Amino acid sequence: MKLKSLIEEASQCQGRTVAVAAAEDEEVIEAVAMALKHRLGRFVLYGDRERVGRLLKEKGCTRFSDVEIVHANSVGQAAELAVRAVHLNEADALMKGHVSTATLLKAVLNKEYGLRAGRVLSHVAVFDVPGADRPIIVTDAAMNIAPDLEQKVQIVNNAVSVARSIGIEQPKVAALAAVETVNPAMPATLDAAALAIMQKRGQISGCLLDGPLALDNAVSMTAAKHKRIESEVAGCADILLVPDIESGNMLYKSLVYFANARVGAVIAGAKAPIVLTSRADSAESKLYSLALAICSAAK
Ligand SMILES: CCCC(=O)SCCNC(=O)CCNC(=O)[C@H](O)C(C)(C)COP(=O)(O)OP(=O)(O)OC[C@H]1O[C@@H](n2cnc3c(N)ncnc32)[C@H](O)[C@@H]1OP(=O)(O)O
Repeated sequence: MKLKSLIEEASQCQGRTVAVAAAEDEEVIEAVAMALKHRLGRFVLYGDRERVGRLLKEKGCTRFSDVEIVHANSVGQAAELAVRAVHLNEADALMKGHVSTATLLKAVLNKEYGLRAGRVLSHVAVFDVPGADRPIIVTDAAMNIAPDLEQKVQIVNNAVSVARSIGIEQPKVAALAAVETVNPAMPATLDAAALAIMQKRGQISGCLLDGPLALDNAVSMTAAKHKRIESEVAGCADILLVPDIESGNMLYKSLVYFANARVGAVIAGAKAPIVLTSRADSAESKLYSLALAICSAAK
């Protein structure tokens, strides 16, 4: 499913509420305005009432009834209130506003009012890459810094459930490394090989997984054939599991800045999906992320 059709799909999911933490941000309100126009759901905006209200007015949102402001005295309080609302099932998804990623994630991980669900939380980004015939999912580019093997299993599980929520029933997962052969000097190749065996032995389900694969032979059939790799995943991967946050973040940003890819992303594995875009992301990208969150919350 292309990201544009995700907006249509999300608009069919009736009655979803999104809690926005520290909504006093022009790009965030722009995305909320677009979401309201597409009737994606109801938005509760936590933040400075005056500033949020002024931005809503500027973006022409005052005619919408599906938007409410809840005043917070500080960014930290806005994050806590928004997270609490999701914790209490008053909202179905959380969106990051003008608050640092670390502040919001710490609230999300809070034991008393946070959104832990006994799983690893991980970032899942869905890209429309110009020239690609399918969405490309990258994980984890933004949350887990250096995941171990067990965390990678859960990162795969989270990405598989997001893939399923957008209609990819049995996604093909490439566990990426710099090379497609096991090299004990490159720990990512060892984890990737272990993950491939785990999938074949049924310890990971709902997907096909192979690795180690280098990026070229994960996504290009020509490159895979050139290397004579016999695999159901090589050349046609849907999900790219990256070894760590640095490689993932650079892949993410390369796709956006060099390849003009469109992206929508969520944190999965929590009680509810979380939209965690960076300030540099466009309002359009934030809209796609909201649509992805609403679709994955609904399933
Ligand atoms: C791609 C575009 C967008 C971006 O570029 S975003 C920018 C890049 N991202 C970041 O800067 C965030 C990177 N991650 C982090 O900073 C940290 O890992 C993060 C998420 C803030 C957590 O840090 P800390 O609060 O220091 O966590 P900690 O390791 O001390 O653990 C505290 C408790 O939380 C738990 N935890 C941490 N990460 C988790 C996860 N992924 N899933 C589930 N639980 C998690 C951890 O187990 C610990 O629990 P407990 O207190 O021992 O029970």
